[in-house]
Amino acid sequence: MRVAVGQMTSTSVHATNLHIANELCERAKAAGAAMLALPECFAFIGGSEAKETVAQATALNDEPFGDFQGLARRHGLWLSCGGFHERASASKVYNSHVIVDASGSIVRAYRKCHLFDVSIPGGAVLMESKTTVPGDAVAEVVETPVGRLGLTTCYDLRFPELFTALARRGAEVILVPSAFTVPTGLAHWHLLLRARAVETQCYVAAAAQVGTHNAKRRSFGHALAVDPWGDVLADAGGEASPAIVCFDVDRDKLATLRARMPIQKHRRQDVLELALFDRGDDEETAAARDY
Ligand SMILES: O=C(O)CNC(=O)[C@H](CS)NC(=O)CCC(=O)C(=O)O
Repeated sequence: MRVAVGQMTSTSVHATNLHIANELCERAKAAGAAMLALPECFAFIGGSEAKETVAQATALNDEPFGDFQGLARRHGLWLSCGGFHERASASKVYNSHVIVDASGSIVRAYRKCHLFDVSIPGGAVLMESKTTVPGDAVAEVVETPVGRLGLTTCYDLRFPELFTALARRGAEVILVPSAFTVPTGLAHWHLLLRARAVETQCYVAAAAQVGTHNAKRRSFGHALAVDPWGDVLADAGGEASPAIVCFDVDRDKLATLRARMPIQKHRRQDVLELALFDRGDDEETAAARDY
């Protein structure tokens, strides 16, 4: 039940990205992993032009994604293809996290719900919604040889409710394929991934983009595996070369921890359900909430 978590520096050249992904598959296989997680934008990171991202986007049943299904089949490896630009319309894409089984078949696709429209403190302004339509559903968990997977993508990491929903649906391993910025990575990456693991009592694994993609874009790296106690099991570091780190899912350990500290059972759903989303209808409260 070994998972390999990948790190790479994608560019706008599909063939190169595919070549690197193939190399990561080889390493994952050699390490005895049953699944390899690829980061957000594994297949493409364009220049600064939003048009470029939209122009190269395709349906999942088209050739570019098929190339990655071919990798899974050839290597006999499950793949988490985190953050593929799936064509949504003539002018927009979905940011889709797709699980492919070891025979190359798509078993689940999750469209990123939370879009990164942010003026980064000490960094650039990124407007994901210029190119991307948000998904509107939490994906059902996926049964795999490494356990039941919950799917998220990158900026979703800042929304613990999504992780809680996945835990309540039975997730044991939550994947967070990412292309984190350097300033937000330095400030929050390890903290958020460890927090999500502790809260959900799940393994949390985050494949990552790393290094310089083009003149305007750099990623933080540090592909990470965290266990349900919050311990960092593996960290791929910030060096800009393709890498994998591996961890083993121990379902017994998971079950013991959950039995001893049954957080899901203790959650006061009756109290929280209303307080989370149904309050603040008066103007002042709504303004404070919707800043
Ligand atoms: O646009 C694409 O091609 C793929 N999408 C991304 O790279 C996205 C949106 S720009 N990046 C993030 O969500 C970073 C989040 C982050 O860094 C944080 O939460 O701090």
